[in-house]
Amino acid sequence: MPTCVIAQPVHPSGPQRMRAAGMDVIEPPGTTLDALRQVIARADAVLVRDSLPADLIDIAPNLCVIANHGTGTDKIAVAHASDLGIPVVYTPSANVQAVAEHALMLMLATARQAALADAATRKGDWRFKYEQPMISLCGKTLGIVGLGRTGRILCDMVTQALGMRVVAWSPSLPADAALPAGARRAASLDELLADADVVSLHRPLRPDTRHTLDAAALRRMKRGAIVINTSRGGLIDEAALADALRDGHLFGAGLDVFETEPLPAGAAIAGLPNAVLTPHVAGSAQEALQATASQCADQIIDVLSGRQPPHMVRPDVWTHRRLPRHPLSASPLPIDRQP
Ligand SMILES: O=C(O)C(=O)COP(=O)(O)O
Repeated sequence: MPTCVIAQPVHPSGPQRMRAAGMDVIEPPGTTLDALRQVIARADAVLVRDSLPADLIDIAPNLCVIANHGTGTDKIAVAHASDLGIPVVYTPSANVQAVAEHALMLMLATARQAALADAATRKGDWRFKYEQPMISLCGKTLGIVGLGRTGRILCDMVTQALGMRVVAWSPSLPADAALPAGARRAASLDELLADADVVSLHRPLRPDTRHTLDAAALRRMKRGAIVINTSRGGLIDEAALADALRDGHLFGAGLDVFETEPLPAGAAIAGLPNAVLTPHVAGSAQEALQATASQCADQIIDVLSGRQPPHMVRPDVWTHRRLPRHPLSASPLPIDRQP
């Protein structure tokens, strides 16, 4: 019977689907790499929400598929896995609606100082009502950096519901690609930063995208602007962001992701009242968690049954993949995946 190790908790739909397909599922007693290290040797498949470095892949001789829970695969040693013939599958659309909703929530929460308002209300401190500035978003310009699935959903939300203008920039967008209604294209990141009242990041973390917002880029933003990040912490120079929030260049920031997660004790950003922080939960709406876990499980089952899964980070690996020690007999596609 093939075994899947689930490195961090996922929606029960994932383990259920794998058990129903005839697999054994192991959930380690903890979410750390050390907990994973103790059991990964037994894995034919692994499902991860956090990192999977090369040395852990090396101690799993039967591993023949890695499922990344979500869109961003930056914490998985994809090149190493690919060299070994281990396909990495991911879920590029399962959580995009939830992430866009979270970005919108952070925009509103930052503009309306929701965390401070909540704390003041609980203390009966009505000075907040008279002393705290707030911002309305209607008529303001949202700069969307990266116009993939999530960026496009967010664009529709803010133009239709809030009456915002949108300026988008994405170096990977073909020059003739259609933009969502209400969006216009910036010729450069600098042009977007100069125009936007709110900047929201929606791009993967790679060496060439690291510190997309570095100290100079943050200073190019309008005074009093807002930064939103639901993608990856490494896209922003967090120390420079903390400086720009502290000295008032920026009005606020809404952040779901950080350069180091969990956020280290004493992190500068955690001491700033104009930052609204959430612990990497943008994709954690129940609906999104269910879709993400199910799509991971289905693709693991695909690989173990000899069927090419729909979302491989490197589809070229399929031709020289490591074959499963315990293949599953190919079952019909689940009803919700039939063409
Ligand atoms: O989709 C992504 O890139 C994510 O970061 C999802 O994170 P999660 O697996 O929901 O903790």
